[in-house]
Amino acid sequence: MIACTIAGSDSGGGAGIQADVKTFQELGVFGTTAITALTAQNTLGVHDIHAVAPAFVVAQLDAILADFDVKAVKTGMLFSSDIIEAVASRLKVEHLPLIIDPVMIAKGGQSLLQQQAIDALKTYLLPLATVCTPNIPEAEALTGIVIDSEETMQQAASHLLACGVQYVVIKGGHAAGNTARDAIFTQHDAPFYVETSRADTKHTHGTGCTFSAAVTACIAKNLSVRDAIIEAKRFVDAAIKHPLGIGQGFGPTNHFAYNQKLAKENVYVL
Ligand SMILES: Nc1ncnc2c1ncn2[C@@H]1O[C@H](COP(=O)(O)OP(=O)(O)O)[C@@H](O)[C@H]1O
Ligand SMILES: Cc1ncc(COP(=O)(O)OP(=O)(O)O)c(N)n1
Repeated sequence: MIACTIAGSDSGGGAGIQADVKTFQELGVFGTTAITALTAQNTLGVHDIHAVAPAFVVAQLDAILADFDVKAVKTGMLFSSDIIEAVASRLKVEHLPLIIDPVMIAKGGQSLLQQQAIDALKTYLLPLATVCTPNIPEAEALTGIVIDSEETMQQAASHLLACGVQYVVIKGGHAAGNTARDAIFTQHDAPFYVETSRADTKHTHGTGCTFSAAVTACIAKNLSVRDAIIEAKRFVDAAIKHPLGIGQGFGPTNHFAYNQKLAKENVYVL
């Protein structure tokens, strides 16, 4: 099975392309990559960004899609509206399952998506999305809705579904409480939730990338979208609960944990 990630490089190896490829590999999926930007980054923050020319992002995609039988594609850090438009126009002729992690701000606070690119994301890319996985601040930025209740979360999800997204996963990593609960909304079915206990840890660098890459890998392996989301939650939960403890800041998650059978905690589907 082959998947493709279109994302930025994290020199620190915890997020971005590196997290995606590690996750694909651990889930038994061959990873191909179209890099959108280079970041000089470690667990202390993003120190510099060098964007790739949109035509060269497309050249990477052309090379991959001309040769490999790609079963699912994900996007992560896309950085600019020019890259978004170029990626969307290349992907729209492929009709592949597309998982969009609308990466905007790194946990250290640095912007990974130019402000004016949010509209391009909504206009060009979200209509192609099988799954979109915003965290709460990203869902708020995409919709203009402040999420402070179940009702406002439903409103934000409805807004994204109306853009053409088939499954909206609003991740609960940034919410308060003892559980890490992600809410899944679809066009036709009732919402469902995947929930684990919340780890008291600062080693959460790359959680969103890892989760969306795991969804992508599982869809590439032909799991249903629902089962892919549940398995991805299991993968990211193991990676968070058994951190490597490396770096001086917000450390990476442990991509080895899932296959080391460290994933002992339950994922509740509600
Ligand atoms: N402290 C935590 N304990 C357990 N799960 C977490 C924790 N923080 C985040 N998660 C889970 O990690 C996944 C990524 O979520 P989140 O951290 O919100 O994404 P992002 O990196 O995009 O901000 C979600 O499934 C979320 O519930
Ligand atoms: C190159 C690159 N892409 C994405 C991110 C953001 O990763 P994410 O998993 O959303 O969360 P944090 O890493 O910010 O915790 C990134 N930092 N770098």
